[in-house]
Amino acid sequence: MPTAAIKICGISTGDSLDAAIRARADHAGFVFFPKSPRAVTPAEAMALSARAEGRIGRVGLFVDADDTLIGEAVGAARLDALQLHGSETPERAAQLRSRFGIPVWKALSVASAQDVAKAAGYAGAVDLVLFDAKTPGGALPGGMGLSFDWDLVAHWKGPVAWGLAGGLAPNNVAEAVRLTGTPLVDTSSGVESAPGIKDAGRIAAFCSAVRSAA
Ligand SMILES: O=C(O)c1ccccc1N[C@@H]1O[C@H](COP(=O)(O)O)[C@@H](O)[C@H]1O
Repeated sequence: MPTAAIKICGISTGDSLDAAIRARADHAGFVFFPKSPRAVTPAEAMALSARAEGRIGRVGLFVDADDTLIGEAVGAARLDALQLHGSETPERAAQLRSRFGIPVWKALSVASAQDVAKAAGYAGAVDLVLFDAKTPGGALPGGMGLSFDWDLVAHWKGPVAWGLAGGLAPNNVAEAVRLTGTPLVDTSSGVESAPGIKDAGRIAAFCSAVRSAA
């Protein structure tokens, strides 16, 4: 089984970015959602982006954001991809992909097989769907350390590339990779010591665990 690509999301400091690079993660996620404890502004992301250049991919996470914020972030942080983590439709995702000319990832909240089936509606509109756990309404739509029943996406063969998120941590990610065969894993709170505080040791352990599953 090839090694799953790794995204460490919620990078908001140079130290955590360096830790992700040292651990050979493939993507760093910058959260442009003000309610998140990991939120960064486009200006803050600009400095991180310069440090990331050529060393790790830069993914901007947005929740039902408008074009102004996305445009500022893409320009300032020279994003390599957009991750849409709200209720964006296939039409909205396709519009953003065409407008900004970079790959678009769409997170889908999963609690049932019906939720997984919605991924097909994004074929042709996005470059990747990210299956994540459903979170309780009112709180954050992600980044809460909640997982879902991985059997729902085990060896998923859909019309679009995919990845797995939700409650992944050093102690469970190898099992998640083996059980689902996911080509990509994404984590945020699972590599933190407190909400918004990344832990270099946990980032390294997470990346080692992913590789051990290959
Ligand atoms: O990380 C956040 O703060 C966040 C805020 C709003 C939407 C999504 C967010 N993070 C993404 O959520 C999933 C799961 O996170 P976790 O590993 O369970 O903490 C992941 O894709 C993050 O990128």
